[in-house]
Amino acid sequence: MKAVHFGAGNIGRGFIGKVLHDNGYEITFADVNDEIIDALNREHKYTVHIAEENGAAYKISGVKGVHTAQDTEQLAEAIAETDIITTAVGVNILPIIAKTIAPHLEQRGGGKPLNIIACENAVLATDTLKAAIASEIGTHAFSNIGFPNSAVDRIVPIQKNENILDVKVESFYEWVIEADSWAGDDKLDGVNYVPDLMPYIERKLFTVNTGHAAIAYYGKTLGYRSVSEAMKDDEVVVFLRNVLKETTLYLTHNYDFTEVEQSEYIDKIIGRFENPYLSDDLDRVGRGVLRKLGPNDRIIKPLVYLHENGHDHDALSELVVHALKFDNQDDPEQMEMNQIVSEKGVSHFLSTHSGLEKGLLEEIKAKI
Ligand SMILES: NC(=O)c1ccc[n+]([C@@H]2O[C@H](COP(=O)([O-])OP(=O)(O)OC[C@H]3O[C@@H](n4cnc5c(N)ncnc54)[C@H](O)[C@@H]3O)[C@@H](O)[C@H]2O)c1
Ligand SMILES: O=P(O)(O)OC[C@@H](O)[C@@H](O)[C@H](O)[C@H](O)CO
Repeated sequence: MKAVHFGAGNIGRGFIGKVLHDNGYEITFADVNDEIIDALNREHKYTVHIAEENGAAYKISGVKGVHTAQDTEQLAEAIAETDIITTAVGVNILPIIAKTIAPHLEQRGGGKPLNIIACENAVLATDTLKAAIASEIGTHAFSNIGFPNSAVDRIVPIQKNENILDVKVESFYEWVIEADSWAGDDKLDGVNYVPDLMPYIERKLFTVNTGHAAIAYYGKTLGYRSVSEAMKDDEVVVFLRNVLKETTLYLTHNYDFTEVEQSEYIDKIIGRFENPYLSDDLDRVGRGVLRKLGPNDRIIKPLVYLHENGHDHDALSELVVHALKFDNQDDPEQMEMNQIVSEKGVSHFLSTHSGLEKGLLEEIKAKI
């Protein structure tokens, strides 16, 4: 069995690559990073280290690399033969990946089933990828291709290791895939197939990722650099719990999770954030501030729902204020947001970018 995975970064090598390898796939990693591609083609293997006391180390072999823009023939060949295509590149890059994949899908023809799965932190990211591919080539090449949406959860920080391919990850992982959109019978072990993905992706996004954003945006204002460092401050933990209390309202109102289930889920996640064997930079966790303040993302979507339905949303409003003040000079999205805010003001930014209405805007502005 063969796989093509776009994005040989942290989650690509540290999570998706490992699951595919454990299922017996030979993996072609497609990326734009020459250093990583060269290392993959030199070593054909790497190691995944589990970040815990006496953590295990797993050898991942049978891997190679192709450059998505330069190795067109090798990529065409890999896609022609592949059983699965996965991505972990960042949701904003999906339109670029769609342009890369589309012509090769046309050439591939019908044949054996193929599944294409976007593994990004966004609601229904595979649908986004599918629509972008369709706008390139239409849908005639889609017979026998499954486009299941998915939710992926494993914390993999940015890291520098002696071998650039090796990657340190937390022991926890969860990969949930929409069962009904899967093409063929060869399902993956180690993955949870569900009939309806929405409860899982929103629970993950509005707990793990909203929680992470709360730690990053508030923790940075208090001068912390990493998640585990910020988690030692009770003020951060209290703020985090207040934020997650509010997203719990959203999740228990919209889905079948009980408050007890959600509270257990939160406790487990807080334990993951406290992991002393992982050093996860607040700048990584908060990066992409424009995306994170988008109307369907981890902060604004639950906030707007709670406001519209007359529920507590003070902590999420405060989180917007911290996000507006986040200071990460390396994040181009931060620079863009700062420029819009300085030229046109906060109200303009939050109404045009985040889609906030006057009432909520006034509440947030009163907290700045
Ligand atoms: N790191 C985590 O804890 C984590 C967990 C779950 C989900 N995710 C999601 O996974 C995705 C990737 O995150 P990451 O942490 O691995 O980021 P990363 O920066 O480590 O990896 C992204 C990779 O994509 C590559 N890339 C960029 N443009 C490309 C292109 N046009 N073609 C091919 N490759 C390209 C980059 O070179 C890089 O190697 C994001 O959507 C993120 O939200 C991350
Ligand atoms: O990847 P982002 O930028 O959407 O979010 C940052 C982190 O919250 C995220 O990468 C988590 O580590 C991950 O989603 C855990 O599964």
